[in-house]
Amino acid sequence: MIIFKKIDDLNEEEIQKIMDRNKTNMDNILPIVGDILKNVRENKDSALKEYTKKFDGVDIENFRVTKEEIETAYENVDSKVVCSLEQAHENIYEFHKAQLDNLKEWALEKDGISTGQIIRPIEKAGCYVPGGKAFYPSSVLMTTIPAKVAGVKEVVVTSPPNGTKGNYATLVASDICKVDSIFKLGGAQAIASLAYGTESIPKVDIIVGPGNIFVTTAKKLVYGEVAIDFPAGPSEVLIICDEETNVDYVALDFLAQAEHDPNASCVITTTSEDKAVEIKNRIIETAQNAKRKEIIVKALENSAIVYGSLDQCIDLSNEYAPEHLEIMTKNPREVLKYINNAGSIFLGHYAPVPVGDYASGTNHVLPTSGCAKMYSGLSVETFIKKPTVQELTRDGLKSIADVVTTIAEAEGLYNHAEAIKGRLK
Ligand SMILES: NC(=O)c1ccc[n+]([C@@H]2O[C@H](COP(=O)([O-])OP(=O)(O)OC[C@H]3O[C@@H](n4cnc5c(N)ncnc54)[C@H](O)[C@@H]3O)[C@@H](O)[C@H]2O)c1
Ligand SMILES: N[C@H](CO)Cc1c[nH]c[nH+]1
Ligand SMILES: [Zn+2]
Repeated sequence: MIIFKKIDDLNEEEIQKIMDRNKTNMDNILPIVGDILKNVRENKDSALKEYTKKFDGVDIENFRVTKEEIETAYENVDSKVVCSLEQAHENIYEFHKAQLDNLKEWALEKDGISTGQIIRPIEKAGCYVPGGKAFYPSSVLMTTIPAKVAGVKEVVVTSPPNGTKGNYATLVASDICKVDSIFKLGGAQAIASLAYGTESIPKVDIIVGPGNIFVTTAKKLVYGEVAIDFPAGPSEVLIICDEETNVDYVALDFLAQAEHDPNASCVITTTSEDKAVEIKNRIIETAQNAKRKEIIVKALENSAIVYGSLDQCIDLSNEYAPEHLEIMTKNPREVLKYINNAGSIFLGHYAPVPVGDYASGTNHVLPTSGCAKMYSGLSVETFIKKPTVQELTRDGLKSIADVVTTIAEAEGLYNHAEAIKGRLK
C-alpha cells in the first residue's frame, strides 16, 4: 500500500502519488512501441509475424481465424459459458440500443435558415480484445455490440493468439456478436496493423478497446491516423465508504480489480481512521488466500487508503477521476449528486464492479489514469459521427448576408464575401 493516511495530512507529493496511480516510466515504453509501429508500417505482415513470435511465443502463418477454428472453439467451451455470453449479449445490446434510441437527429428553423445535425456511423471499426494476463471474451461483447448497434459496416476483432489454439471463449463471443473478421494478433503490433493496414489486416477508421501499457501507448501514437476511443489501460477502482460500509465487500471489490494487472490500482476513501484500519486489515487478510495472489500483491503497491470528511472523500474522488467508482455509503444517491468525474458508477452494497464488467448492460471499456475527467466510457456514440446540415432560402441568405460579409471582409477573405454577394445581385 503506497499510502495510508488522513486526507488533511497528505502532502503534495503524496497526493500526486495517488493521482499518478501506476504511471509506468514512459521513457522505456515509447521507444519500444515507436519501433513496433514503424516496423509494421514498413514491413506489414512480416513484422507482425516477427512480433507475434517474440512477444507471444507463437509462429503464425494466417492471422485470420477460420470457420473451422470457430467450430473447434464451440466444441471446447462449456455450454454454460456460451449461454451466459448470450444472456450478457442480450443485456448489453438492450442498453446500447437505448443509447442509440436516445441519439436524435435534430433541426432548427429560423427566417429561412434551416440548420441541424444528422447521425451517421463510422464505417470500419477495429476492436482490440486483450489476452495477456487474462482472457477477455467479455471485451468482445463490450466493444463490438455498440459498434454493431451504431451501424458500423465492418467490425473486426484482434486478440493475442495465446498458443496455437487461441482463446476459445473469445472466438465464441466474436461469433455471437457476428463480428466480420477475427485476427490472432495482440499488443502494439495489432494496433499498428489496424491503423496502417497490412496484407492480412484491414486498415480501419477507429480503434477501440482496452489493453496493457503497450496497447494503450500504441493507440495514443496512432491517434490522428485513425480515431481512437480513449486510453483504457490498467484497471482501477475508487471506493467511497463511511461508517455503514461493509468492509468484507470493500475487500472483495478491491481484489476483483487488483487481479487484472500488477499495474491495477485501488483507492479507498472513508470517514474515520477506525474504519480505514478495519478496511486495511480485511484487505490484507483477504489477499492472503486469494487466487491470482501474485498479481494482487503487486497491485496493492499501487493502492491507497485515506480518511477524512465525506466532502473530502468526494473531492479526492473527483480529482482522481476513477475508471470505476463504488459509493458504498449510507446514502449513495446523495453522494452521487456531487460526483463529476468517473467512468462508471456503482451505487450501494449490491452493485459490485463485476456486474458491470460482464452483464448488467453498461459498458466496461472505460477511461483510466484520470481520463474520466474528459472522456466517457465506450458507447454507441463512440462509433457515430454527427455531420451538420444547412439549407437556406434566398430570403434566408439575405437575412444573414450582412453579418457574413462583414466578418469575411474583416478577416481579409474577400472571396468568402463574394460567395454571398454574387448570389444576391
Ligand atoms: N480500462 C478498461 O476498460 C479495461 C477493460 C478490460 C481490461 N483492462 C486492462 O487491460 C489490460 C490487459 O492487459 P494484458 O497484458 O492482460 O493483455 P493485452 O492483450 O493488452 O497485452 C498482451 C500483449 O502485450 C504484448 N506484450 C507483452 N509484453 C510485451 C513487451 N515486453 N513488449 C512489447 N509488447 C509486449 C504482447 O504482444 C501481448 O500479445 C489489463 O491492464 C487490464 O486491467 C482495461
Ligand atoms: N474491470 C475491467 C475494466 O477495467 C473489465 C473486465 C473484463 N473482464 C473482467 N473485468
Ligand atoms: Zn474487471
